[in-house]
Amino acid sequence: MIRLSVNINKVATLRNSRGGNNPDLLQVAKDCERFGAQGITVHPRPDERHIRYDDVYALKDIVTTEFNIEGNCDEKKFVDLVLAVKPHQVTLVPDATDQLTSNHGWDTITHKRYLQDMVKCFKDEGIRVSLFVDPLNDMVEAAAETGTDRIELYTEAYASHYHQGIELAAAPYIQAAEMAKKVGLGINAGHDLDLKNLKYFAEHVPGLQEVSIGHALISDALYFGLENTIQMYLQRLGS
Ligand SMILES: CC(=O)[C@@H](O)[C@H](O)COP(=O)(O)O
Ligand SMILES: NCC(=O)COP(=O)(O)O
Repeated sequence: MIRLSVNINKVATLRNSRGGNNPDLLQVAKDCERFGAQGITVHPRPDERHIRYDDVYALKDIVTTEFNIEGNCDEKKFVDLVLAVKPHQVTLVPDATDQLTSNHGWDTITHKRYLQDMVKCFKDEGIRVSLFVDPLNDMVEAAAETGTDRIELYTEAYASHYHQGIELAAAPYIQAAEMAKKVGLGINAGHDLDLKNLKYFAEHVPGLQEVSIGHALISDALYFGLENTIQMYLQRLGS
């Protein structure tokens, strides 16, 4: 089974635009789970423009499925947050502080030593670690040497090339997943996955365990409603 973790950043963005509590982020998280999501993902950023640090503490008390916190471990505040909340999984993403959205994976060769320390810091507390990486064999191989449990394949390139040729767009991901399996890593994926591109990815990337999806899923919910939308994504994943 490939798990669907719903990224609720965009729900927080909408709430923050008016300063109140509409939509109610915690209720949306509960409803995503009630509608079939197998996990909740958040990606707090230093400017707290969407998920706020206090949201993450509040979510800890109500998420009953898998809780995945994404972010940059260069930020002490992020590391402290994760260690305090102890989610099931932390996904380390090498974002700049002012980045609009994530746009690249780790260079696991250059930053291997640093990542080894960070991975250990979270694993020592019983938190599963995933590293956000581009679908490149040498990056996947070096990721394994950091001690991480999983990688998250950055799927923006797949999503943006999908229309030009699905097989070509998926090929690097299939290769990277095969490498991950060879070196003993679990496989997650995310970024710009949507109702159109998800099925092929899920069917062809071997060993895929989890996808985290936010932007497209929340946008689709405007048209189809949250419950229908989650069911549609689960269906693409073969559930
Ligand atoms: C790591 C990743 O690809 C996602 O977490 C993405 O960065 C979502 O964050 P935003 O919702 O801030 O774009
Ligand atoms: N890790 C990817 C994620 O959480 C959601 O990315 P997107 O679907 O908002 O592009």
